Amino acid sequence: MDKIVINGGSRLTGKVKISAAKNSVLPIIAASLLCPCECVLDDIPFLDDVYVICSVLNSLGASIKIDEKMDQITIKGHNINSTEPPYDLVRKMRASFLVMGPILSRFGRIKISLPGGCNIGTRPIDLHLKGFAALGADIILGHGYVEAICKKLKGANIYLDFPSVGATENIMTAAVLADGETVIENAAEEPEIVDLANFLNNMGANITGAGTDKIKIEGVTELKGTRHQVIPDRIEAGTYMVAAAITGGNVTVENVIPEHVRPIIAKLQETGVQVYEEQNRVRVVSNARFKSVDIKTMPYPGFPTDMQAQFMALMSIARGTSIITETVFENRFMHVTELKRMGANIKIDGRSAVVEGVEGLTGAKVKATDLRAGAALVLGGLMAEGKTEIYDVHHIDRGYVDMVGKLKNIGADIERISE
Ligand SMILES: CC(=O)N[C@H]1[C@@H](OP(=O)(O)OP(=O)(O)OC[C@H]2O[C@@H](n3ccc(=O)[nH]c3=O)[C@H](O)[C@@H]2O)O[C@H](CO)[C@@H](O)[C@@H]1O
Ligand SMILES: C=C(OP(=O)(O)O)C(=O)O
Repeated sequence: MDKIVINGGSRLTGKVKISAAKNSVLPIIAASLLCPCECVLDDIPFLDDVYVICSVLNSLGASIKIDEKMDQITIKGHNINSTEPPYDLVRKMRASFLVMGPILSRFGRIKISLPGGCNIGTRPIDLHLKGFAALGADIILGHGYVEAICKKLKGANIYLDFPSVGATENIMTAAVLADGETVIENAAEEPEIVDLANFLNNMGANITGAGTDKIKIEGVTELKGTRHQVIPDRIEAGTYMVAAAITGGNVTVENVIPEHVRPIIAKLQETGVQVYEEQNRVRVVSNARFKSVDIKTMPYPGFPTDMQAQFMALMSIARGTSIITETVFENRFMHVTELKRMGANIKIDGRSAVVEGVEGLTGAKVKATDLRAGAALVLGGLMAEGKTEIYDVHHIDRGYVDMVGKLKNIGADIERISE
């Protein structure tokens, strides 16, 4: 088991390059199952989750070539011989469920274990299943599995009760090979949805409206292979922007699409931190004196839930009181207990956390309970007085490429230690 050890107090300066987006690459790898031809994906972030989704595809018979030197993955779905992804892989990662749309639409059936809840909430899949049912699939639930069967999916109008990212992606990938037109209303508008739609359109799909709340998919009879470069990870970028802010640093975050991090830029500016936007990068300059702001997580283009924990670390040492409201996941405050160990003053009141800024945090032994909770503890450790030891860092490996190396390069006193 590895741990991360940080001696806090270093001011971060320099440049950090952002990797491609986890939340884009996972659905895109899953969507490669839609055709028998070769799909080449460039600039792959080699995260634990990426290896898991590749193993899922592999278990179904897809051929996967991973080239870590070239940051490239080549997928060929010509030999698919199973429509039942194994339980042991699916339970490792919720995003495994994203193979459901492609497999169902191409092979007319899939049996997959229910993904279940995780540390941040119960995370049901009812919206995914309603979508598949509207497209004409029979859904059978039992013994912890969901089975979907259809002859040929048929286009339909689907209204999502909530703009779920995963449901929008799964319905989109199911609908591209369906007969006729599908319209998804109240669709998720996240940049990762647009990236997936661009990938699918390059394969020959006919999707319009991605990035708005109404997506139209005109079914096509077949798709072809393609080559695709995944968009930069806006959450990784936001995390390094907060790292610069919290340490009173001056950091240029490179390989960013500024429009994708606009809600993060706006909130940082509201705290008094300076943020300069350039074409593909964002510079964050902070004098470590910032004021509290209130935050409410919302679907894109609102403030991202995946940045809530990191902002809570920042607000822990801001001047004043901040109210942080989590509207997307019902249980995404696991980091509060750990930040409190470091001296933060936070009270949870239902779906809100009231954060009274303190003068500073103090190093402590803490554990990452989920991916972004782990990132928040790293951020806390960067500014805390003394030594912070973070355990259960496998959560962090799900979503950050070489976080320790990248932070070290911009001046952090941080090590990863194998125990
Ligand atoms: C791999 C990936 O891209 N993960 C992201 C994706 O997760 P994911 O796609 O799982 O998130 P969703 O947008 O689906 O979930 C948002 C909310 O909708 C609820 N819901 C969802 C589906 C459903 O069928 N029924 C239902 O009630 C969820 O429980 C949650 O409360 O979007 C989240 C919200 O931006 C991000 O935090 C995750 O990082
Ligand atoms: C919640 C997250 O991811 P996932 O949906 O893969 O659990 C995240 O990236 O913060």
